Amino acid sequence: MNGALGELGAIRALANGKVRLRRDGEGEEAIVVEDVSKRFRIPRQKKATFYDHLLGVVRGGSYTYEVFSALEGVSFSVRRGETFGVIGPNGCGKSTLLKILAGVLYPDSGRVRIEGKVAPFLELGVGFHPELTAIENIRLYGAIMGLSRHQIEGKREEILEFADLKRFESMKLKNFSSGMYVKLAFATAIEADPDILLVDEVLSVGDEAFQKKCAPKIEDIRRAGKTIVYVSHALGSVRDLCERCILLNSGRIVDLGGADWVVDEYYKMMDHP
Ligand SMILES: Nc1ncnc2c1ncn2[C@@H]1O[C@H](COP(=O)(O)OP(=O)(O)OP(=O)(O)O)[C@@H](O)[C@H]1O
Repeated sequence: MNGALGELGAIRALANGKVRLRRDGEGEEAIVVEDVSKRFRIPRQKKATFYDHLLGVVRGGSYTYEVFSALEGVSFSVRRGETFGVIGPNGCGKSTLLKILAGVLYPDSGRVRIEGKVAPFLELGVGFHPELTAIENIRLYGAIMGLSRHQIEGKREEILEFADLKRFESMKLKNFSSGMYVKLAFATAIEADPDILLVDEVLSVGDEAFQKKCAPKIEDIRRAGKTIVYVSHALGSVRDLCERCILLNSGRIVDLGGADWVVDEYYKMMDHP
């Protein structure tokens, strides 16, 4: 177990609780991303109308696609309990990466290993359904996250209160404004007691009062030793919250390191594109 301690020393350390045995599925790393690439196919021709579209098919499928590489050879790992930032200019692949971590998108190549329960909190509100009411969505999300019916009912009021949506608990999600939607999604995600929280830029959609409530909540989650992957253009909050981060540009990692340093490198990149 530990060469330097010797066998007896190692057993003593274990007995004294100074070292912990590693159980299956329990490692230093919560997330390991290895050489991940993701490509999208973008149609070359624009079909203005359905008729144009049909004509294209009848004439022998004039369909050609351009392959666009959204992520290329991306590798990094996030330690258990770490708050890890993902920054970079618009369209550099941040959300695509988060969707891959959430299991919403699959990479074309490479591997992703996640250890723990992931609560995605993305722009799409993964795990939410527009035809269901707020309460039904809370139950659905809770069930997806493996909470019992009893646990979900216990958290229901807290979620609605934090999101300030008690009055709208029986309204279908499709009638929610985007801000209301984000509030419900965030409140539900954090109450689902995740090991890993994926936070995309979406928080900025909530009003100022809600954003003020969210920042300390994220800090609480961080202090509780949870792993957070935080995608943001708000570089000040990335510096404050994250220990390390990656800078993406055109789908590739250009810098990986301490958050302060990587944010500085991003500023330099913006000054000299
Ligand atoms: N489903 C898709 N089909 C085709 N292209 C896509 C798809 N999803 C994303 N892309 C493209 O992949 C690239 C990366 O998009 P992504 O949303 O990951 O960027 P981002 O870094 O999150 O951008 P932003 O900061 O603007 O939110 C973009 O050029 C985008 O147009």
